[in-house]
Amino acid sequence: MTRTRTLDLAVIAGDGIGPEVTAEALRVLRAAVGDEATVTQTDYPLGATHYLATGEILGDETLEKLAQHDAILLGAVGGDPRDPKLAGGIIERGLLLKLRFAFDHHVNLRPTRILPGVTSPLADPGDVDFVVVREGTEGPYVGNGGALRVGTPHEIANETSVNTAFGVERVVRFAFAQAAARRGRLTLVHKTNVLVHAGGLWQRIVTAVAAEHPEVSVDYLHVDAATIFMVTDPARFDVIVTDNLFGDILTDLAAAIGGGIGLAASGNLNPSGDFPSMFEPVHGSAPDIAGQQKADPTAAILSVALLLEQSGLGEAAARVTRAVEADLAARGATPRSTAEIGAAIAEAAAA
Ligand SMILES: NC(=O)c1ccc[n+]([C@@H]2O[C@H](COP(=O)([O-])OP(=O)(O)OC[C@H]3O[C@@H](n4cnc5c(N)ncnc54)[C@H](O)[C@@H]3O)[C@@H](O)[C@H]2O)c1
Ligand SMILES: CC(C)[C@H](C(=O)O)[C@@H](O)C(=O)O
Ligand SMILES: [Mg+2]
Repeated sequence: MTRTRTLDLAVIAGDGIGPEVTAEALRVLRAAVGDEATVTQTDYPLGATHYLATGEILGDETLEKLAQHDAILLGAVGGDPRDPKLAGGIIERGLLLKLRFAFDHHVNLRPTRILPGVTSPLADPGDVDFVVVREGTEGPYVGNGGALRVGTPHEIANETSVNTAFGVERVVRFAFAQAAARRGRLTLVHKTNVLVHAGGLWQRIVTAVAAEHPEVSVDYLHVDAATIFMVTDPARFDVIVTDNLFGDILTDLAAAIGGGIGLAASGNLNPSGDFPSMFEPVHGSAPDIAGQQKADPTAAILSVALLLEQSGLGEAAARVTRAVEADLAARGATPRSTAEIGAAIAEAAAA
């Protein structure tokens, strides 16, 4: 077959288990793409380890280089939270969030399914298949705040959530389009009974956009109640749209009910294509199991499926998903190393 297209990847393997799971994700990606595209890869050695060794977090020059790629695959970044040199979320804010903000990743897409063979902590979860559309560039994540009288008994710490009509409307429109293409159900999750300014804006925009989508039924849940239903009746959800912080918390819960954080994938999307989208497992660098080949690479591999889908390589994406499903269905009690899982899935995904 002729290679009709190219896929130029930036890879940030990062810290902890990041390099271990990313190696397997790339192995699967290359196997699944086969001759359908020429894959090129540039590795960017960014993260806590790189920062401690060089002092670089993410310079403008590196950001400009990253912007030239078709897509970014990220493993995980972040070091030991007890290390004073990494205090203040210097890597999380200065690298991960900087990438999401600079590349306008306003849609953070996080799907959950309970696949056959996977043990959910829920006894009878039903047919669970939903996506969380988490806003990615606003909310309490913007770093809008400050502290007074730090370290005194009179300290005041502010962290102000920013919600713009522009930012909310574009992510809500994306979520409605997702719902229309799926089972036609959208749930707004917020806390409109307390966060009245932000909540009011989200609610009004959802109501306005709903008028353009009579085929989508709209529901609302306060975030605290949403955590109840995610455990007692997760099959009720199709598309959840929510703000940056609620989405962060809900998607770790979603990962847990979906069989574990080692299975949860995500895409930080720039739907306009002005900048590369970035794909990463929902999990972090897991310092507790790093370097031991104990990490499950499935979340990183499913993130590759999202990357391929969003890059127009839908058949390769489907091969990855099918290979993961087959691997999960066949998983026994015998533990396998990160590389063993990757190799098995790569073999099954080969084009
Ligand atoms: N996208 C990212 O890069 C990202 C996301 C979350 C956290 N972090 C950072 O990672 C570091 C550790 O954070 P944390 O401990 O809160 O969360 P974590 O997701 O790294 O780990 C939480 C728990 O899940 C387990 N776990 C995570 N991934 C796993 C996998 N693939 N297979 C098996 N078990 C897995 C870990 O061993 C740990 O017990 C921090 O520095 C944090 O800021 C980075
Ligand atoms: C590491 C952190 C900044 C990040 C977030 O809060 O978005 C992570 O928890 C995630 O879910 O991707
Ligand atoms: Mg998180």
